[in-house]
Amino acid sequence: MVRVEGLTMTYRVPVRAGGLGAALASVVRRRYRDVHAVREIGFDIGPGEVVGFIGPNGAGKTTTMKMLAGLLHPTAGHVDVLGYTPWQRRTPFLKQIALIRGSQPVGGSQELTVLDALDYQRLLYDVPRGDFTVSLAGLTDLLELDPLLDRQLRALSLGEKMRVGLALALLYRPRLLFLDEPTLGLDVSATATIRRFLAAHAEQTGATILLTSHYMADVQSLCRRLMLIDDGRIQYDGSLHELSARLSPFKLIRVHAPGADISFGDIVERSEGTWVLRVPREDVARVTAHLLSTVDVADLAVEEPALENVIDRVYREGVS
Ligand SMILES: Nc1ncnc2c1ncn2[C@@H]1O[C@H](COP(=O)(O)OP(=O)(O)OP(=O)(O)O)[C@@H](O)[C@H]1O
Repeated sequence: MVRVEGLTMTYRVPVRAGGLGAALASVVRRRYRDVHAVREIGFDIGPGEVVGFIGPNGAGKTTTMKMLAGLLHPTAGHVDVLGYTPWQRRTPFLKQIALIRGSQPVGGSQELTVLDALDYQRLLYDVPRGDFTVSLAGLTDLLELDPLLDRQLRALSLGEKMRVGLALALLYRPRLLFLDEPTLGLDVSATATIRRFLAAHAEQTGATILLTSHYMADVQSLCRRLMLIDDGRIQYDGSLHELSARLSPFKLIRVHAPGADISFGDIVERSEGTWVLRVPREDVARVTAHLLSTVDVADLAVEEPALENVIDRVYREGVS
């Protein structure tokens, strides 16, 4: 579906020194500096894969997405998306992909009503009327669009805009979705709605998805594969589970045992009959068995450390 080799993007940005003299001098002789946003990255994405693309601010995620979606011409490298070179922007390519950005979920005239915008999208993407009716009914149902259809785009809240943005993008049934921070700025319930919708969509349609998000819960709930980019380079490409096991060799055992007194192991949390023990992965079975045989346990759960903590460590220290 997607094949990327040696993809590189270097922005050339004008350098301006402060002060009037320097400003005047820069009119005559402009100076530039290079910003290496993406440096020779390569990866493949197969049909039906849902891949989380994460990295700290300024790592090169949006730049990569824009190149894959055909909005930016790279400085160097090869990209094949569905058999097309994205930046040639051929119509059959554009009809099979969608780029949805949380920072700007709905483009175009904000004066249109939601229904008019959907109808305009139908014309733009040449969606047959029968398909349009079926897709619209499905999307209206799943994204709870009914109360929004006659509202103007400019009057929608951010969460409503995102729901409409998804409907606009999915109306023509693209096979490949680029989702750039789809839950950006949304409240807890709007975030949950979008996550649920995306998970169901991926499962029902087998769509291929590349998703960026700073919310690890988005990535955790939707993606099995994770690509980590930092300073324009791919630092990790593999399963979420493997990354977390590699970087955090511990698990947490949460024990609820009212009336007991647990005083062994590495206790990281303790409150009213509940203890959380940090245990090396290879010792989990042994410690669990020991707890169950020596303490009157009411409840016990083995948990992975929070992904946020694992990722924070990667951003600070890299993947070793
Ligand atoms: N149009 C542009 N002109 C010059 N530099 C740019 C431009 N767009 C992005 N950059 C720079 O390229 C680098 C990568 O930016 P990019 O937006 O791809 O990062 P990102 O990983 O999406 O970050 P964030 O998580 O903050 O959205 C940054 O240093 C950014 O300042």
